[in-house]
Amino acid sequence: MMHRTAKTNAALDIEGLSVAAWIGDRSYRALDNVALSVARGEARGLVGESGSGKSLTLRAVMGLLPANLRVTAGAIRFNDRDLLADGGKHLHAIRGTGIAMVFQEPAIALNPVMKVGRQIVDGVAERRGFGARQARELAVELLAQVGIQDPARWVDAYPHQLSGGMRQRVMIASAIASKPEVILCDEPTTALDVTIQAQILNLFKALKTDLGAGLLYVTHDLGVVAEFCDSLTVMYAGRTVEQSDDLAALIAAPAHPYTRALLAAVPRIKGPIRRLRGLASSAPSLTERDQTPAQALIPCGPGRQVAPFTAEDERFFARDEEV
Ligand SMILES: Nc1ncnc2c1ncn2[C@@H]1O[C@H](COP(=O)(O)OP(=O)(O)OP(=O)(O)O)[C@@H](O)[C@H]1O
Repeated sequence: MMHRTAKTNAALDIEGLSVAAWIGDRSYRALDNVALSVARGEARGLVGESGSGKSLTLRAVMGLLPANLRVTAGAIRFNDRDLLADGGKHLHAIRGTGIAMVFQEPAIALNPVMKVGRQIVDGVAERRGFGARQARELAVELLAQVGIQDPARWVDAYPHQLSGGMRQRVMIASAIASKPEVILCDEPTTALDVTIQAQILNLFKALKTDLGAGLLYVTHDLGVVAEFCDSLTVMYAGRTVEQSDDLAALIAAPAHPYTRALLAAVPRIKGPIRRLRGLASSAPSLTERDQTPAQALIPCGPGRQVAPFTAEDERFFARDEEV
């Protein structure tokens, strides 16, 4: 079997990443042989049903796995340096500076008792040796950059004084403060109403162009993917089952039966929603999955890979339950 080769221009490259989770004395594989890359200036969508491992993949990159989860195999390279190789020392150095993360719930991720301006520039001002005035000026500048009107007024506010959309902008300001090369976004617009979602998405588009950052963008919304992403990785049951550097090519001709089921669910409302629910409940149990050997992705075109699948998988994903 051919193995996937790392993209040469990738800023972030994840190869064969497996994560085990412990619940009591039982363990299972929560991520299984995950592989994906993000280049500078690329927006890669990361999709898959709930529980497929999207957030864990991002958390593993940031070294923020819950205490009962551990990386058991694989490499996470940032600019060709393995972040797992030195016990996390290099990761510690580049977390927030080289790679930053924007979480789904800014209300939880922000510190409620710290003024937003200070939160945005805390680390970066210290690294650059800024005094209080310079730090405040930088915070105001960053707030303006993420589209907060009258930033000098908001720099001294606390998170609870801001709307949900403003809080998400503050999170983004904090993520871009040190001009990271890669930004990991975990459903950053899910908690917001539709008009604010569109504004935040436009902000991400501008960041991609202006900063030249690579974005790994987790979403459930295939409309967002179609509008914003250049490339796409599809996860199912802890694995990357299909991906392409060319979003249009993948959408035009999905190779894996799960990707086909996912895309088929978009234009039709009846049926597929039920079907996707059915998939979640009848998917192989984690213990069963743990016994299956990890299988590498197979190249199936330029910049494109798919996981091997069987006729049984094909039948499983093709079921069309009546509503
Ligand atoms: N703290 C934990 N302890 C044990 N298992 C966990 C823990 N967190 C996640 N998992 C396991 O990892 C799997 C993947 O979780 P993850 O949060 O990455 O899914 P996701 O694709 O981001 O889902 P969603 O779209 O709902 O956010 C879960 O199904 C669960 O089995």
